[in-house]
Amino acid sequence: MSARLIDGKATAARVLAEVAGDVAALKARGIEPALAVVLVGSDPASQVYVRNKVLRAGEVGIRSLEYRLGAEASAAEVLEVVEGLNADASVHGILVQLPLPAHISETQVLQAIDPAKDVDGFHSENVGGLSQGRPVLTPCTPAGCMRLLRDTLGDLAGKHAVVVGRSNIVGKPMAALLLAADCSVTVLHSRSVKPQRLCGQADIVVAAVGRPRMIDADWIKPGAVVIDVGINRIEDDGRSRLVGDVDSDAVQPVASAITPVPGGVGPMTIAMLMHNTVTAARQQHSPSAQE
Ligand SMILES: Nc1nc2c(c(=O)[nH]1)N[C@@H](CN(C=O)c1ccc(C(=O)N[C@@H](CCC(=O)O)C(=O)O)cc1)CN2
Repeated sequence: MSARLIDGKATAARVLAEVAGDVAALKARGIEPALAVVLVGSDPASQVYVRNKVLRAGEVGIRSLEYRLGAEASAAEVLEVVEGLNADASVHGILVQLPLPAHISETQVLQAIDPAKDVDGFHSENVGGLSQGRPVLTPCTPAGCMRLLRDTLGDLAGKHAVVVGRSNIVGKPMAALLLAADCSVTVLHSRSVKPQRLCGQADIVVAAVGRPRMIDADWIKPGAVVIDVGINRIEDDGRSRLVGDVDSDAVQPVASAITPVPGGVGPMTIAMLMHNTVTAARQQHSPSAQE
């Protein structure tokens, strides 16, 4: 067996085409969806992600606003920007790029975002709603993984899914989404006992630990579908390249399908951000949202 490569770029392009249609429909009603992106500091990867978010927004017709603050900006300055955006009715989505500099509390900043504009789905109101199965704004990377899984497997009900990693951005919301799709879900983490054996029982493996090529063929049940969320830059033969949390070469002969890195989950993150921005704009202009 050799695993099918799940093409995240192609799926992201389909999502973006759907979003462009939704944006056009909103504009026909006089609503121009708008996304504000806040970047604090000069982390090179974050700068690339923010640039790509602004580019994708333009491509689908979403108006974007960029706020760049220096690495020495205070929490109060970041909060002032967020509060201004909360109060601006022409802005539908607010995103603060993570990580923030160490002297700023991510929780404090994320909690300051109006939950209705929280297109990252990180506010506790949206986190709680997700765990209760309410239709809330959902973190982009896990939402993208779900789209790839549904396109690959169809109905996920009854599948045993193992999520490796328990971060707030990926692992925990991923587990909640899989549960909402009627999977049996196991979450593995650094204190798990015999993680390999547990992972080896999974029909679906979502790897989100941030450790290059940690998961090899021994962890994977033959025929499993593997979603690799890791984006790790390593030096290989004197050259810098990106690898996932899964040893893809080793796992491909065992799995039935796997996401590549790059070109798998990564492009879906930005596509789902555009999707969330349109959802937020639609909800903010629906009659019930104004009651
Ligand atoms: N506020 C947020 N901050 C961060 C998030 C997030 O969802 N919201 N996620 C990550 C970074 N991220 C988006 O912000 C992101 C990561 C990776 C990609 C991507 O397209 N990756 C490409 C490879 C890109 C490269 O060459 O470096 C791929 O995997 O194909 C998009 C977005 C942390 N911060």
